[in-house]
Amino acid sequence: MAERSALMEGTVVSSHGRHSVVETPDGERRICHPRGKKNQAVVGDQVLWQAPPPGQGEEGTIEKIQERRNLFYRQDEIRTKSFAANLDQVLILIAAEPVFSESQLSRALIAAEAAQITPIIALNKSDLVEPFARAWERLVPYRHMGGGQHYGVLPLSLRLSSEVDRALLMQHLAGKTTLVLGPSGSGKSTLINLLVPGATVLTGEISQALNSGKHTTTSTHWYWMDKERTTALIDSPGFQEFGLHHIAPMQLAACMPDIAAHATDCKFYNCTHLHEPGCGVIEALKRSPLEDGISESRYRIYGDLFAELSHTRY
Ligand SMILES: Nc1nc2c(ncn2[C@@H]2O[C@H](COP(=O)(O)OP(=O)(O)OP(=O)(O)O)[C@@H](O)[C@H]2O)c(=O)[nH]1
Ligand SMILES: [Zn+2]
Repeated sequence: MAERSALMEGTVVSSHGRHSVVETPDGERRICHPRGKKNQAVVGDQVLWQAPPPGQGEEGTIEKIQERRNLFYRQDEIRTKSFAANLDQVLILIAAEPVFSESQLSRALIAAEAAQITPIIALNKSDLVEPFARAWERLVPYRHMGGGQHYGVLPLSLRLSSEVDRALLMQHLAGKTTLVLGPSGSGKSTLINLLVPGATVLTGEISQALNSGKHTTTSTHWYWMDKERTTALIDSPGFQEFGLHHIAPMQLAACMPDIAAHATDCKFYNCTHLHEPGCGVIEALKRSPLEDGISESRYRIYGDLFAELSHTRY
């Protein structure tokens, strides 16, 4: 019987359906399969893995997934999609064009709050002056949330002021592990390639090696931004249809800082903030987000989500 080799530590740096790529503490990358049938490891997971017995190829097995500090995921009625684990931050990249969906932005922010991961919003394409001004205006509630302390909103022009933007982004990313999300066309590939030169070429090669070339765009990848391996970016698709079915309707207000700030002023402790008399949230709708109020659009998103999460609970 072949002797089992020792368990080794590693970090999951990409996942391709049945395969994962695991990076060892000294930076070596190995393709691994899960021990069981289902691959439950996600990018960012700390795992214990085992090399194959001599003569049985190169591919290791993942034996254990260590306890996670957090898990960023979305959940629709049928499926759960995990983006990544053990994150410091989520960077949500939107752009002046195409016009972003505020509901989608809010959903991603709520998922981050629910997982206790710090979100950062970046608005790209500041060179498109008028569309940018409109988008910047739409972001007023986000820029001023919590007296401007809650969410940073970074203006970017990735294609034109790349060096300036790189320096600005580095102030926020250095030393951390950040998941980058964004709708199609916002400039996510431009951002990743700016911060990790050659990233997409590398991704293509790995995917090809794993014979999953055609799925290149559906997998999640971890990139190091520095030789010392202290700053990491995770690129993940799937910003669309951001289901929040893992969040209970009564938990929603706590995940929306502008609403949460007034939810303690309500007459009823179990106020839904939808129709109750003496509701602090409804009262705050009278004031603008610049004066610690709640914007109509944010309140509408809250109401829509509350209904959506209430209808489908079983
Ligand atoms: N005007 C302007 N265009 C930009 C800027 N940054 C990126 N773009 C353009 O926006 C388009 C989309 O950029 P990508 O980086 O491919 O966007 P993506 O988010 O990866 O999009 P998908 O590949 O569809 O997911 C490209 O044509 C870029 O050249 C910018 O700062 N200003
Ligand atoms: Zn209320």
